[in-house]
Amino acid sequence: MWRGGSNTRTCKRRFFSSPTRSRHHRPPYMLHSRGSQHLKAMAEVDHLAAERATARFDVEEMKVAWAGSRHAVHVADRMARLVASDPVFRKDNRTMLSRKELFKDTLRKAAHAWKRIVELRLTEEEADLLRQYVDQPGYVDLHWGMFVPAIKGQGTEEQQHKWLPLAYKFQIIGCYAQTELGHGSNVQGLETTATFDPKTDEFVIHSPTLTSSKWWPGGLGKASTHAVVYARLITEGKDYGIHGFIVQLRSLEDHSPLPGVTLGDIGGKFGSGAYNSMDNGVLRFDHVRIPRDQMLMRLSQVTREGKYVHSNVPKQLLYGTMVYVRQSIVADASKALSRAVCIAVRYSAVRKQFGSQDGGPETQVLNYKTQQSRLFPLLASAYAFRFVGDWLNWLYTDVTQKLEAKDFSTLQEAHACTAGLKAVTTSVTADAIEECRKLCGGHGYLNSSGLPELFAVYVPACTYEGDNVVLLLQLASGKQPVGTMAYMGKVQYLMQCKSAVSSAEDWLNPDAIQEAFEARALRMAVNCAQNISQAASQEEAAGFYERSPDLLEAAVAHIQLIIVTKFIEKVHQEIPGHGVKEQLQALCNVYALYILHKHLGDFLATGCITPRQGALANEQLGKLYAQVRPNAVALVDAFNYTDHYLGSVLGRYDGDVYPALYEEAWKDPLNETVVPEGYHEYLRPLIKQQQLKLSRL
Ligand SMILES: CCCCCCCCCCCCC/C=C/C(=O)SCCNC(=O)CCNC(=O)[C@H](O)C(C)(C)COP(=O)(O)OP(=O)(O)OC[C@H]1O[C@@H](n2cnc3c(N)ncnc32)[C@H](O)[C@@H]1OP(=O)(O)O
Ligand SMILES: Cc1cc2nc3c(=O)[nH]c(=O)nc-3n(C[C@H](O)[C@H](O)[C@H](O)COP(=O)(O)OP(=O)(O)OC[C@H]3O[C@@H](n4cnc5c(N)ncnc54)[C@H](O)[C@@H]3O)c2cc1C
Repeated sequence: MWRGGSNTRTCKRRFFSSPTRSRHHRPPYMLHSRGSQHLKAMAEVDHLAAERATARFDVEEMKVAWAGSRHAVHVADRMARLVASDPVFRKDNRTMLSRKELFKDTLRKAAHAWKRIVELRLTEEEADLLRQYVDQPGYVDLHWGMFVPAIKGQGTEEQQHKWLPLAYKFQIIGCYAQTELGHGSNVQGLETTATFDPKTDEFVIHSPTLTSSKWWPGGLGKASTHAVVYARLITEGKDYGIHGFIVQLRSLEDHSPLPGVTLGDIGGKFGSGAYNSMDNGVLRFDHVRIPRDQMLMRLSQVTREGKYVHSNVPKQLLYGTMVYVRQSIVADASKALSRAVCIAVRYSAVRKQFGSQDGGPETQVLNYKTQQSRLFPLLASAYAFRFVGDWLNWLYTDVTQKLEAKDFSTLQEAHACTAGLKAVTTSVTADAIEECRKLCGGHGYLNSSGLPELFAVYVPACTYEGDNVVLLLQLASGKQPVGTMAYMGKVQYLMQCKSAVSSAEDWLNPDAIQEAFEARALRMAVNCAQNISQAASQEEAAGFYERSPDLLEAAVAHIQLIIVTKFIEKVHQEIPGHGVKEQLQALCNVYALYILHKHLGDFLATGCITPRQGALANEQLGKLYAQVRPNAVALVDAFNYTDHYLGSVLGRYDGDVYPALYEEAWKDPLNETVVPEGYHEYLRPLIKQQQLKLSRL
């Protein structure tokens, strides 16, 4: 896998064997080391035991609260351990693999995962979890996550009967080909055409321009045999807009592209390892013919004669797959954020800097108030996103059931909530992973900390499934106050209410928090509406355009209100386990008061609270951090992540960070040889030249 130079000596993880260094130059740690045996012995010590002993709640019960049920803890635990104990799923070397090696490794893992799923007869729930713990983006994510849901959501029963069994058994591999080189956000602007030919009862799929090339679909580049392709439907000379079509791309015999199909990978992406395991692809069609029955016909149909028939359902149901994926992305946000926070909390408890008195131990960096004020809001956000994700999943299931019964009343609410929550949770998580890297100091920048790869793999979530700004603007279309908008019905009260908070403790009252968040969101929305009508006396669209930055902020305020509300509702439920409810209450307050503190300008500008009340909120926040401190390590233990899934030497469960960091360094391909490749070509001549010059002086 890694190349050694022809004129260099190979060194198998040998410590400081450079011929240019004498034993006396070795750092003190090495002088006392007894090599890897010594490292292993040290690894049995739990460096975080003292932290775990200070927890004031039942961690096992918190695991249940986090996972949703005892059954969920049990299944997740089993699947995580199954993956962690299987050498094929090893991932500690992946940032050092070339793109080709990484892609092949992804194919190998996906095939092995499927083999295990079949051998062990895993349920759908177990199989999903197993794939999650394999933790390597690949074509299977799109096959199961978008191709299958698109056929389920937009295919007729007949189409589902034909295609789903093939997909379920991997007899075909599918992807979701919507985005093009020229258009992603503006779905109605896509250019690929599907023109019906009544002579042959076929659609002709064509890419008329360079910008109509499909560009980005995951799994398309190298793995997929089929795609759901979104194209403009043209029949009887009329353009009926975007519709979905199942198109075969590659031979099922030898995987070569079918006639008229040009396709490949779009190239390397941000970061080492990370999303480069995915074959995001480019695809062009040159008059490719498919049978008429490969148009997904649940929402609209084209008859044998070429008549276009639209069923009596909202045309936005075409976007249903995106709504489904957006809600699952919110759940993913809590996973990614909790991973980063788990690493940063554990490491902050291990890491010590300054503060030693009389030669005693230095201070754990977790004890610094600044560290706490940066880290604990992220810990609270991980829990907040977890619970709002559960609620969103419930909302999505509810809407889906209503749609089955032809009740479309909650469709708009589901669209707004999934779009807004996807935007806010992914943006916060992406920033938070980077903050966790900084919270881990220099070591956070090492690949072995797990944070650079987590960041690189996560940031595209701000863009895929809808750019976050574009999605937030979807919230601002001013709908009837239903569901999560219901507070807007209290407009008269909320426009003038004054917060009754008069002490820091008053901010622990959920009603005080709820009222302040509702008033802020409503007043920002009303201000926007007024400004829009003032900005454009003739055209609302012009005012909307002019005021869109304010609309974004109002949309964020509305989404933050939803997150706070759902957290408060969660804490009001019966939650078993010693101290669990109290901890969740504290985290809920941390989340809400942190948002209040961070967006204090909004709360003050809209007159929801006074500067004094803002200061009291901050005072209470400081007290809450002190309350969280002794529980911090146990609160991240409750995520129940294996060391394999975390993939971080800094976030190890046992906290034995330094030997692990030290050992990890020697695995780098650069350390395979003592004298580096290139020494004879570039270093030696340089040094010799200088020596020659000096000797001439
Ligand atoms: C821990 C580590 C994790 C690692 C994880 C690794 C694995 C992860 C795998 C993830 C894989 C990701 C794969 C990514 C896939 C993709 O990105 S697929 C492509 C996604 N593309 C988009 O999201 C495009 C975004 N654009 C849109 O959604 C729409 O074009 C738009 C912005 C919503 C605009 O729609 P449009 O029809 O042009 O017009 P409008 O006029 O704005 O809307 C018309 C009305 O329709 C309503 N509406 C819009 N969308 C929906 C919807 N989805 N559902 C219901 N209703 C909708 C809209 O509100 C308007 O309503 P009215 O105002 O009442 O008319
Ligand atoms: C890793 C990854 C995986 C992907 N996987 C798939 C896949 O499997 N299948 C698929 O079909 N697609 C996929 N995509 C494509 C993805 O869905 C699009 O990139 C995404 O929807 C954003 O669209 P865009 O690229 O056209 O961005 P653009 O719309 O061009 O965005 C560029 C900038 O313009 C701004 N902007 C755009 N419109 C507006 C507006 N109306 N108002 C204000 N600002 C605006 C945006 O905020 C952004 O700042 C993937 C993308 C990535 C990065």
